[in-house]
Amino acid sequence: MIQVTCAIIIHQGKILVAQNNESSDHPFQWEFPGGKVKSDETEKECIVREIKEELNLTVEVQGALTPVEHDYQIKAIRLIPFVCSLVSGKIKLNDHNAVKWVTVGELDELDLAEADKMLIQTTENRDCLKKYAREKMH
Ligand SMILES: Nc1nc2c([nH]c(=O)n2[C@H]2C[C@H](O)[C@@H](COP(=O)(O)OP(=O)(O)OP(=O)(O)O)O2)c(=O)[nH]1
Repeated sequence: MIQVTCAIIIHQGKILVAQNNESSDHPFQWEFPGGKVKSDETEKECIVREIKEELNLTVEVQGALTPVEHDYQIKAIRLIPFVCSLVSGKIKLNDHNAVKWVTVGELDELDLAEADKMLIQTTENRDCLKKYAREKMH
Protein backbone atom coordinates (compact mmCIF):
# COMPACT_ATOMS: atom_id res chain seq x y z
CA MET A 1 0.00 0.00 0.00
CA ILE A 2 1.44 3.37 -1.07
CA GLN A 3 1.22 6.08 1.57
CA VAL A 4 0.19 9.37 -0.03
CA THR A 5 -0.42 12.64 1.81
CA CYS A 6 -2.64 15.38 0.46
CA ALA A 7 -3.30 18.95 1.54
CA ILE A 8 -6.70 20.49 1.87
CA ILE A 9 -5.55 24.09 1.82
CA ILE A 10 -8.27 26.42 3.09
CA HIS A 11 -8.07 30.15 2.52
CA GLN A 12 -10.93 32.63 2.97
CA GLY A 13 -13.38 29.75 3.28
CA LYS A 14 -12.36 28.09 0.01
CA ILE A 15 -10.38 24.95 -0.75
CA LEU A 16 -7.60 24.63 -3.28
CA VAL A 17 -7.93 21.82 -5.82
CA ALA A 18 -5.39 20.98 -8.52
CA GLN A 19 -5.91 19.40 -11.93
CA ASN A 20 -3.59 16.56 -12.88
CA ASN A 21 -1.54 16.89 -16.04
CA GLU A 22 -1.89 14.57 -19.04
CA SER A 23 1.02 12.31 -18.05
CA SER A 24 -0.08 11.70 -14.46
CA ASP A 25 -1.78 8.53 -13.14
CA HIS A 26 -5.19 10.22 -13.32
CA PRO A 27 -4.94 12.65 -16.24
CA PHE A 28 -7.12 15.76 -16.10
CA GLN A 29 -8.85 14.68 -12.91
CA TRP A 30 -8.76 17.00 -9.92
CA GLU A 31 -7.05 16.17 -6.63
CA PHE A 32 -5.78 17.65 -3.43
CA PRO A 33 -2.08 18.27 -4.05
CA GLY A 34 0.43 16.10 -2.24
CA GLY A 35 2.50 12.98 -2.82
CA LYS A 36 4.18 9.86 -1.54
CA VAL A 37 5.70 9.74 1.92
CA LYS A 38 9.46 9.15 1.88
CA SER A 39 11.06 6.76 4.36
CA ASP A 40 13.01 9.51 6.14
CA GLU A 41 10.15 11.91 6.83
CA THR A 42 6.94 12.15 8.84
CA GLU A 43 3.58 12.49 7.10
CA LYS A 44 3.40 16.15 8.13
CA GLU A 45 6.90 16.86 6.82
CA CYS A 46 5.89 15.17 3.60
CA ILE A 47 2.85 17.35 2.96
CA VAL A 48 4.73 20.58 3.67
CA ARG A 49 7.55 19.48 1.31
CA GLU A 50 5.19 18.37 -1.46
CA ILE A 51 3.20 21.61 -1.46
CA LYS A 52 6.40 23.63 -1.67
CA GLU A 53 7.68 21.46 -4.53
CA GLU A 54 4.45 21.30 -6.51
CA LEU A 55 2.96 24.74 -5.97
CA ASN A 56 5.70 26.91 -4.45
CA LEU A 57 3.49 27.54 -1.42
CA THR A 58 4.42 27.39 2.25
CA VAL A 59 1.61 25.84 4.26
CA GLU A 60 1.06 25.08 7.92
CA VAL A 61 -0.77 21.97 9.06
CA GLN A 62 -3.86 22.85 11.13
CA GLY A 63 -5.37 19.41 11.52
CA ALA A 64 -5.94 16.01 10.02
CA LEU A 65 -8.95 14.30 8.48
CA THR A 66 -9.53 10.54 8.46
CA PRO A 67 -7.45 8.73 5.80
CA VAL A 68 -9.06 6.50 3.16
CA GLU A 69 -7.73 3.46 1.36
CA HIS A 70 -8.45 2.85 -2.29
CA ASP A 71 -7.40 0.10 -4.66
CA TYR A 72 -6.93 1.41 -8.22
CA GLN A 73 -6.02 -2.15 -9.35
CA ILE A 74 -2.65 -1.03 -10.72
CA LYS A 75 -1.89 0.25 -7.23
CA ALA A 76 -3.49 0.66 -3.82
CA ILE A 77 -3.05 3.88 -1.88
CA ARG A 78 -3.74 5.18 1.56
CA LEU A 79 -4.61 8.86 1.16
CA ILE A 80 -3.71 10.83 4.27
CA PRO A 81 -5.37 14.26 4.36
CA PHE A 82 -4.15 17.32 6.26
CA VAL A 83 -6.07 20.56 6.59
CA CYS A 84 -3.58 23.36 5.95
CA SER A 85 -3.49 27.14 6.05
CA LEU A 86 -1.47 29.33 3.73
CA VAL A 87 1.63 30.94 5.14
CA SER A 88 3.28 32.49 2.11
CA GLY A 89 4.19 32.13 -1.54
CA LYS A 90 2.79 32.79 -4.98
CA ILE A 91 1.39 29.79 -6.82
CA LYS A 92 3.66 28.27 -9.47
CA LEU A 93 2.33 25.23 -11.32
CA ASN A 94 5.33 22.89 -11.23
CA ASP A 95 3.30 19.71 -11.66
CA HIS A 96 -0.37 20.42 -12.34
CA ASN A 97 -2.35 21.81 -15.25
CA ALA A 98 -4.36 24.25 -13.17
CA VAL A 99 -5.59 25.07 -9.70
CA LYS A 100 -8.80 26.62 -8.46
CA TRP A 101 -10.45 27.61 -5.19
CA VAL A 102 -13.82 26.01 -4.51
CA THR A 103 -16.37 25.77 -1.70
CA VAL A 104 -17.02 22.48 0.12
CA GLY A 105 -20.27 22.15 -1.87
CA GLU A 106 -18.52 22.69 -5.19
CA LEU A 107 -16.20 19.73 -4.55
CA ASP A 108 -19.10 17.42 -5.45
CA GLU A 109 -19.29 18.80 -8.99
CA LEU A 110 -15.63 18.18 -9.76
CA ASP A 111 -14.19 15.17 -11.56
CA LEU A 112 -12.07 14.17 -8.57
CA ALA A 113 -9.75 11.14 -8.40
CA GLU A 114 -11.59 8.19 -6.84
CA ALA A 115 -9.72 8.23 -3.53
CA ASP A 116 -10.42 11.95 -3.15
CA LYS A 117 -14.13 11.39 -3.78
CA MET A 118 -14.20 8.83 -0.99
CA LEU A 119 -12.32 11.21 1.25
CA ILE A 120 -14.86 14.00 1.04
CA GLN A 121 -17.89 11.71 1.09
CA THR A 122 -17.56 10.43 4.63
CA THR A 123 -19.80 12.40 6.98
CA GLU A 124 -17.00 12.76 9.47
CA ASN A 125 -14.58 14.39 7.01
CA ARG A 126 -17.25 16.54 5.44
CA ASP A 127 -18.47 17.96 8.73
CA CYS A 128 -14.91 18.63 9.80
CA LEU A 129 -14.12 20.40 6.52
CA LYS A 130 -17.21 22.57 6.68
CA LYS A 131 -16.28 23.56 10.19
CA TYR A 132 -12.76 24.57 9.17
CA ALA A 133 -14.02 26.50 6.17
CA ARG A 134 -16.67 28.31 8.16
CA GLU A 135 -15.12 28.98 11.52
CA LYS A 136 -11.43 28.63 11.54
CA MET A 137 -10.08 29.72 8.20
CA HIS A 138 -12.53 32.22 6.75
N1 LIG B 1 -0.95 13.80 -4.56
C1 LIG B 1 -2.10 13.14 -4.63
N2 LIG B 1 -2.10 11.90 -5.18
C2 LIG B 1 -3.27 11.29 -5.24
C3 LIG B 1 -4.46 11.87 -4.78
N3 LIG B 1 -5.48 11.00 -4.99
C4 LIG B 1 -4.96 9.90 -5.56
O1 LIG B 1 -5.55 8.90 -5.91
N4 LIG B 1 -3.59 10.07 -5.71
C5 LIG B 1 -2.68 9.08 -6.28
C6 LIG B 1 -2.05 9.53 -7.56
C7 LIG B 1 -0.72 8.84 -7.56
O2 LIG B 1 -0.89 7.52 -8.05
C8 LIG B 1 -0.36 8.76 -6.09
C9 LIG B 1 0.52 9.89 -5.64
O3 LIG B 1 1.64 9.93 -6.37
P1 LIG B 1 2.36 11.30 -6.79
O4 LIG B 1 2.92 11.08 -8.12
O5 LIG B 1 1.46 12.47 -6.58
O6 LIG B 1 3.46 11.35 -5.67
P2 LIG B 1 4.93 11.95 -5.78
O7 LIG B 1 4.84 13.38 -6.22
O8 LIG B 1 5.58 11.66 -4.48
O9 LIG B 1 5.50 11.02 -6.92
P3 LIG B 1 6.88 10.86 -7.63
O10 LIG B 1 6.69 11.51 -8.95
O11 LIG B 1 7.91 11.50 -6.75
O12 LIG B 1 7.00 9.37 -7.73
O13 LIG B 1 -1.60 8.82 -5.39
C10 LIG B 1 -4.43 13.18 -4.22
O14 LIG B 1 -5.44 13.77 -3.79
N5 LIG B 1 -3.21 13.77 -4.17
